[in-house]
Formats: sequence, structure tokens, C-alpha cells
Amino acid sequence: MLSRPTWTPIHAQLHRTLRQRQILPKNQQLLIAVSGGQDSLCLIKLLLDLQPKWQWHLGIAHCDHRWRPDSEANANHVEKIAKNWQLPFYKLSANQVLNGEAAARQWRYQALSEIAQSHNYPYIVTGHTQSDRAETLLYNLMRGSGADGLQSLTWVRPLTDNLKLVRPLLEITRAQTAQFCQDMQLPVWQDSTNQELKYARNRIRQELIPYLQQHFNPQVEPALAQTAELLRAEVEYLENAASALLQEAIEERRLGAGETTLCLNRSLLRKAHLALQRRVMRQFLQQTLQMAPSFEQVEKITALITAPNRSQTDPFLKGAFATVDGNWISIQNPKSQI
Ligand SMILES: Nc1ncnc2c1ncn2[C@@H]1O[C@H](COP(=O)(O)OP(=O)(O)OP(=O)(O)O)[C@@H](O)[C@H]1O
Repeated sequence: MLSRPTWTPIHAQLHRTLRQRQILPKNQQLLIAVSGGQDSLCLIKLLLDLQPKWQWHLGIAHCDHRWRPDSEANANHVEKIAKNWQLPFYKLSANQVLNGEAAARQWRYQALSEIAQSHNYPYIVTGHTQSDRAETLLYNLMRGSGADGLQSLTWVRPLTDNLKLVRPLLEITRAQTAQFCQDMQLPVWQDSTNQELKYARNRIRQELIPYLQQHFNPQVEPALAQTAELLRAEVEYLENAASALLQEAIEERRLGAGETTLCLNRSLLRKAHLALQRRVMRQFLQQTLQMAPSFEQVEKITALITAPNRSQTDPFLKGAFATVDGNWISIQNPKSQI
């Protein structure tokens, strides 16, 4: 199974991407998240082949969710691959049953971060492809996401101050990783849940994308990935602008008997565009109440920017609500969490 040294157009493409984007610097310790499927096997092979040029130190991590009868065999398969390629191997197994895809994903990122931090890997690398990016965009679009959700699968996502999640295959399609694995004779583990159409993501992959390719645009995957890429820069720009405006508009004010609270300056916010007002309000709620507000909650607090004096929102969390006092919006919090 040990690789023949080859240089294919995919090697060249990845090398070019890494040079342009500088997302996986030279000499670094990279922890590759490997499920055993075609994308992550393609990823290991490519990084191993590029390693002499980049001098990375590679390791492999596998998370056993224990929600499929064959999950232990899957983990053993990945361990064997790591051994054959003489790479350090780390495994974590879930110690409780994980309910559904979202819980499994959350546990997986937690587990990968633990492995990375305890073995000094500043980078976790995953095999997400352009196809995943297109599917994520469609999935979030149908759930009513704004630009933030549509651009969500990005090249780099900071997990902590000194740990980054990097997705270097975002310009390579799943069809390409499949062909690559076949050409290189890589031992792909067939995930028994991939065929299950009950999972929304699988239905997007197996039904919706092929339909769009056949009836609308054969290049729908790169087209959607391009939309995600455009939105990524726009979201970054807007988030930075909103954060600067929040800093300007926020003030600590005395509420009477010695107590102070964080308030927002309405006349300043009134001059901003609705797009920024919404983002400022979302950031404000995230910071003051440590919550991920819904669309409705953001709409309600945004309406306070122009609402009559003494207006207030419905409660957000544990009785906390936002209210207008003259030129100021503040959070009234009976449990004083802020
Ligand atoms: N069990 C696992 N152990 C280690 N890494 C994994 C595992 N499952 C997936 N990964 C990593 O995550 C990448 C994406 O996998 P997949 O598309 O199956 O997950 P997902 O749940 O859709 O992920 P996300 O929500 O992050 O998009 C894989 O290419 C691989 O790098």
C-alpha cells in the first residue's frame, strides 16, 4: 500500500493553493482528521507527497463515534493505514451514545481539539471538499441562514487562540478525490451511513446536487463554492465593521444605586445601515448574555433603535430583556448575569 511517488494535477493544485493562501505553514505539526473515507485518505496521501516540500510533521487522528456497528473496525482500519505510513496515530472513542449527526460532530471537534492540544499540534486538517462546501451552502440556504451560514465552510477556522482548523481541499471536488483514491489504490473505508437517504446532507449529496447538475448547471458545485467564497470576504468585512461600531456605541452607564450596565447609544446606531445594526445587536447579545440569538431575537432588539421610549423586547434568556431609556438601550437582567 505504500505510495509510489507521483505528482498529479491534484498535487499541483493543492501545492498552489497552499502557496497562495499560506494556510499550512512550513515545518508545522499537522494533525490530520481521518475518517477513513475517500476525502480524508486523499488528504493524507496528498500531504505526505507534499511533505518533502513543506517539512511538516504529520499525525493522524480518528474519532470513534461508536454509533455504527462497524465503527471499531473502521478505527482499526485507520490505525493500520497510519502504521503503514509510519505516522503517529491518535484515537478517541465516545463514552456515551451520541444522538444524531450534530451531537456527533460537536463531540468530534471537541475530541480532535483535545488530541491536538495534548500533543502540541497547532493545526487540525480535515478533508472537506468543494462538494461539501456546495452542500453546506444549500443546506443552510434552505434553513434560512444569512450570509454567515452560507459562507460557513471556510479555509481556516480558529478553534482556540492557538489551534486552527484548516480545510485545504476546498477547491477539489468529491469526484476528484474518488478518482484520486482509485488511481492511487488507496484503501477507502465505505461508511455504512453514507447511503442512508434519511440524513438531509446525504439527500442533498445524492439527489439534489445531481438534479441541479443535470437540469440547471453541470458546474453547480464550483458555482456554489464561488458564492461561498465571495460571501466569506463580505461577512468578514461586515463583522469587522459591526464590531468597530459596537465599540463606538457601547457605554457603561450608572443605573441609579451605584449599579452600572452596558448600554447602546441609539442616535449613533440610527445612522448605520440595517445590515450593520443587526450585526451590532447580534454581537451585543452574544457578548452580554453569552447566547447565540435567533433571527427573531435580533429583529426585536434591532427594532428598539427607533422604538418609543420605554419599549422593550420579550425575554431572551432567564428573564433578561432589552429596554429603551431615552437615547439608550440596555439589558435588564433580573439574574444579573451581565
Ligand atoms: N470519525 C472521524 N474521525 C476523524 N476525522 C473525521 C471523522 N469523520 C470526519 N472526519 C473529518 O471531517 C471531514 C468531513 O467529514 P464529513 O463530511 O463526514 O463530516 P461532517 O459531519 O459533514 O463535517 P462538518 O460538519 O464539519 O462539515 C473528513 O474529511 C475528515 O477530515
